[in-house]
Amino acid sequence: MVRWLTAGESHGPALVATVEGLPAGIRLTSADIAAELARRRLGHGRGARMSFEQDAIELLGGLRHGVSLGGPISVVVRNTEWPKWQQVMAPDPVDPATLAGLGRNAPLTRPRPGHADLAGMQKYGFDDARPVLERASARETAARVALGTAAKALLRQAYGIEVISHVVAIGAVEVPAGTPAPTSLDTVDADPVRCADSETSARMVAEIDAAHADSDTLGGIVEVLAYGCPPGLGSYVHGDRRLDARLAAELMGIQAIKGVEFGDGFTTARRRGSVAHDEIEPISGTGRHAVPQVRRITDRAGGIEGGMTTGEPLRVRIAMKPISSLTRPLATVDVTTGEPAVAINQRSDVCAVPAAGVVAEAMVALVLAGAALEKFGGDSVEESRRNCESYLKALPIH
Ligand SMILES: Cc1cc2nc3c(=O)[nH]c(=O)nc-3n(C[C@H](O)[C@H](O)[C@H](O)COP(=O)(O)O)c2cc1C
Ligand SMILES: C=C(O[C@@H]1CC(C(=O)O)=C[C@@H](OP(=O)(O)O)[C@H]1O)C(=O)O
Repeated sequence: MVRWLTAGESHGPALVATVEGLPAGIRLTSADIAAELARRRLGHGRGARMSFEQDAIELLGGLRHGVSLGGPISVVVRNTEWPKWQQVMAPDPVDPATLAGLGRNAPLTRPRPGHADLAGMQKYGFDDARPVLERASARETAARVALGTAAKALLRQAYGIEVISHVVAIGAVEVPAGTPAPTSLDTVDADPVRCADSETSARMVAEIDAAHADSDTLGGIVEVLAYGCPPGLGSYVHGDRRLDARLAAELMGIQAIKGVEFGDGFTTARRRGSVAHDEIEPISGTGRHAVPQVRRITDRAGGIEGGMTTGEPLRVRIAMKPISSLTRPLATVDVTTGEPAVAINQRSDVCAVPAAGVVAEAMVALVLAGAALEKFGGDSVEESRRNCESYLKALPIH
């Protein structure tokens, strides 16, 4: 079983993250994790914090000389903003007189509609939104991306699976239907909004600039693709073992994600059955394992049937709502007076859809790593790779 946990606040000293259940023999370095974290900072529309804060990482356990040992992998991502916050966010008690003189420590009493502020204050009994937003913040996704790097390395090295993402909509600007999906990250990561279609990308950038000029924010849609999945990851035998259910839960767990769609999802619901499914045909000759090969003629299901991978590319989309911290703040209530007020004006991203794609890749990779290890077992990359190879060789139809 692959499981993981993160801890840490947005302006605390650091985020920490641990993943357990990955095998020995994964080649992984601090530089690999730093590269993924740098990708998460990409994207036109990110706020000022992205430009002056670095993700300072240190691997604490689970690796030796760039190879995983089979135990928990643990990583710390230091917040380089910490010196400015060390009293306000100190884990240990601080002299109240010192805190009283700090502007940064002023209670945040005007909760933002759309953020976790108000429900979080009510739930945990705070009269200040600071303790809520510190943990609700998507700063935490840096920790998940760090762990996802290990999962991606396993998927690539043991099974030849590659997980990528690209932005398909920002606000109302969408990639035209029928545009081929990218097969690598080369062009996507070079693009300012991580969009594979350069003409649409230019319009997305203009849309973000227009929202920024209007003191507004934007959401959008990201597509995640996993290439090279063998058939049979996940299962139909129980709802909670269905791979689409597991993926949806982790993708919905990303801050601001409000919808998940597999394959053609909602469009399929409007089709007749005769044009809703992916018909199967044999391919002449034999595949790499000298067994008869089949393929789906279309890609409507997104590579999942019955809660299992079909062997076709996995394709899932996530919908991100617009950022709720606006420089033109929304109406709220001041919780100290009960009077109408405008929401707190936190420094913020205008659009973080490109970054959400990198986070979504990490979550998909962690879920797929768990599903692949359940299917193939193995305490080392090599053992799991062999088991996968032998399963594929023995398939009557592949
Ligand atoms: C990569 C990323 C960056 C985000 N940046 C911001 C931000 O700068 N300001 C903000 O208000 N919300 C931001 N969010 C969204 C909030 O974290 C999120 O809306 C909040 O935690 C409430 O959760 P909910 O939207 O799922 O209800 C970001 C989300 C992601 C995934
Ligand atoms: C720090 C990150 O994202 C933050 C996510 C976030 C939120 O409310 O989710 C709010 C902003 O933080 P702040 O209010 O401190 O500027 C973002 O910058 C990050 O992604 O590393």
